[in-house]
Amino acid sequence: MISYERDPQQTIPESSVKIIGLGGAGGNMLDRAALDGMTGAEMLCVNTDMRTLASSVAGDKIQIGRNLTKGLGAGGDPELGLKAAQESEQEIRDALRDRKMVFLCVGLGGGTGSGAAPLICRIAREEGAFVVVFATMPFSFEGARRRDQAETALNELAVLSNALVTFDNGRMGELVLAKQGIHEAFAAADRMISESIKAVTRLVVRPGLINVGLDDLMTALNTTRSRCLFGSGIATGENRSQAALENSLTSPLLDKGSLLGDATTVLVHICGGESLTLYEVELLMQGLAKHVPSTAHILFGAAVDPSMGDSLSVTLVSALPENKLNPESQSVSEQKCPTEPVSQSDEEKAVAAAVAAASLIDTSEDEEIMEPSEGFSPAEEEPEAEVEMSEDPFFAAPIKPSNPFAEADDEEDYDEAADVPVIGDVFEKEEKEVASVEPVEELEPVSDPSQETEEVAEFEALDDLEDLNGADESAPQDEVFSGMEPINEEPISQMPPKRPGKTPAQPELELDGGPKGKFEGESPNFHEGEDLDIPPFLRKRRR
Ligand SMILES: Nc1nc2c(ncn2[C@@H]2O[C@H](COP(=O)(O)OP(=O)(O)OP(=O)(O)O)[C@@H](O)[C@H]2O)c(=O)[nH]1
Repeated sequence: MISYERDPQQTIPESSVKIIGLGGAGGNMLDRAALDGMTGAEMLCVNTDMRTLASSVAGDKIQIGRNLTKGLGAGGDPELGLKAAQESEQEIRDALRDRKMVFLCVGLGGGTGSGAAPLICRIAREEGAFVVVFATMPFSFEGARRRDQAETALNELAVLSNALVTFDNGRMGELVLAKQGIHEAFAAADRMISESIKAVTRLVVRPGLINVGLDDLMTALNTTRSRCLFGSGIATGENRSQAALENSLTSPLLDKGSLLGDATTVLVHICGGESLTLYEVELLMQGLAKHVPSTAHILFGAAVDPSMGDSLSVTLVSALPENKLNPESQSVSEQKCPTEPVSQSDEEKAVAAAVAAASLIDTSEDEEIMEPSEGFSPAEEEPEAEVEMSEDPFFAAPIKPSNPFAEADDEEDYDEAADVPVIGDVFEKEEKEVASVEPVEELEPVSDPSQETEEVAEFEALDDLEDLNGADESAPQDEVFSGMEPINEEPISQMPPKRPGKTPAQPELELDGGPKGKFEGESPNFHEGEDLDIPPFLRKRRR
């Protein structure tokens, strides 16, 4: 039996949340969040580079190390980045005073971000904020120096922050088309990070029917030696609750939800417009039950927000102890996946019928954890429901070793949700329209590693990545990276699994009406002695 807590929690006022974009990459992430309509938090851009700072849309800006770098960047040197932050420490402290929650967005590997992030994190903690760091790690082809600098900073942040959410750049390739350039990959990462910041802010800021508080978030994120799992999805239309759940799970960055199979605590937050129904919440929770252990501690929150309109969003936050992490699970081609997709129509029908019968379902039979399946193909998991978007983030990182999971002693029975018959205005609105939808972006790998190595020299030549700092999605792509194509352009995740042994013979295509199919009886169409109306495979066989 899955059970979850419904105790009201303390949320925090909007003015207490600050989002910091640090360095060139952090500034771009922040701009993306602002352009995506991020509300509920103040935005602060921090950089050594005056030119980049000037172009930021953030309301507050701090130029660090004015005397030291004279308005230029830190040139890829973290020591310079640190000294710049030290020079401007008082200004940073003043900007973070009395903030309850700080999100620090940074791209690690360069000078400003890697050098200044640990100090800014420490200042925010000293000022009493709960600090969540969203950090990207450099691409492998950016070279060992940047990787080392990033890892040093990451280790410091793991100790200093409350929660550290890292974005594996290697996985960014799965978010953009093979022929797209590096700017597209960064833009895709920025969109995902923006999406996750919005979702977490929504969790703790927006008052809900069933609130999720900072303490819940900490419980979900903080555990000894663990990695943070994060997913969010949004959908509209008839099956929006299942589709939103699938969106949050089916992202390649969430390993198809398989990593949730070992989670001990999962925070779930559902948000919808006034038409959000208990029925939808019920369906979504039942779908989720297939991906988490029956013993998992589910922290549940729900909010009705009229601005959501017909959309329903779900946010999943969890932490997975490192000893449960299989390094192989980081490899897209060897993911563990549920054998049964959430969207399986029989399952949906069964659940819908049961809910329609107005009896709350004991989910115990549905709680088995899906076994990993080597033969899984994401194509099979494509939701039948029309969905609005699929930018679902997954992040993984070590978390500061504190606050072990809370015990689930005071859990309430899931079935008690039956006491709350309606969320919003439920059954009157059952004549649901299939809302207009946007197509799901096609995911393809960005590059082939062997080709990436050929790009290294050219990428290094960019050194301080000045071009990237000013990355504009509409700008022409950098020639250097536009040639990064995999040998096989088929998405890795859609490739059939390799299986040992002989491939079974393929049945022969039958043509109606004889070897020429529908052209049978027509006057022959000869070219160099061959009748082109006969399919090539038959022509070859005849030779
Ligand atoms: N997500 C994202 N990552 C980026 C972007 N630009 C660069 N990066 C990554 O972030 C790392 C650090 O780059 P920047 O943020 O430009 O560097 P910086 O911290 O400002 O440091 P300096 O340029 O040396 O002052 C790079 O090595 C890239 O891996 C971007 O626009 N978005």
